[in-house]
Amino acid sequence: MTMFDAGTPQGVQEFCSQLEVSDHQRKVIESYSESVIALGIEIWEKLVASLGLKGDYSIDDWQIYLKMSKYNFSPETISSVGLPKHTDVSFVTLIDDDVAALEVMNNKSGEFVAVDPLPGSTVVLLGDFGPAWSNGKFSNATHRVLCRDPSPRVSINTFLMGPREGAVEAPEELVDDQHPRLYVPFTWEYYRTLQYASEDSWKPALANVLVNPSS
Ligand SMILES: O=C(O)CCC(=O)C(=O)O
Ligand SMILES: [Fe+2]
Repeated sequence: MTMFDAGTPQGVQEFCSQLEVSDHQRKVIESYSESVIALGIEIWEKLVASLGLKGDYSIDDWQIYLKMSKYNFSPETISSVGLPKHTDVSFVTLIDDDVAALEVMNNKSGEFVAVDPLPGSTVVLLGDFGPAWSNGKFSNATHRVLCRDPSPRVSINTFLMGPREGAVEAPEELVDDQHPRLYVPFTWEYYRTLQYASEDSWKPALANVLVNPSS
């Protein structure tokens, strides 16, 4: 597994230098990072528009991580868990993969639904900052990786994390007497620390950032 800061040209360069990639590979990584971030921005703008928001919610200053994972799936690993059920520490996650294994939970039934790779398409999931920032209007997507196909699998996850410096905080436009603020403002780094420090690090830490934990 390798992870790097894809939001700045320096982050991409450092990653390429560390891995000593060829010029061609460097170009592929640069071009992939640029396109996936452009797609992420487009999706973010659609999410903001879907809430009817008027303010400026540009994500130019956001932290963005890109993670590449290889799963050594084989006939011996069929039905084994590649990654346990979880939600992401992110606003939005974009996933490109090459072998069927990703499953997303239907929040109503609790059943997992296979989300198999489709050439030319990218999977988009909302992480824990979706519900926090939208004041409960968006849901986070519970997902897992399960070996269903006995072939080695590569997946690339791009995590739009949130403002590099500022807080993840529902805008005033989404808070009123009928819709009181549900989550305290937090930075993505604070939330990530909370998530990994918790007893079950696969369970969302959202319950620990509620304004009113008893409700
Ligand atoms: O490999 C995948 O498709 C998903 C990985 C994932 O859910 C994660 O890294 O958070
Ligand atoms: Fe995930």
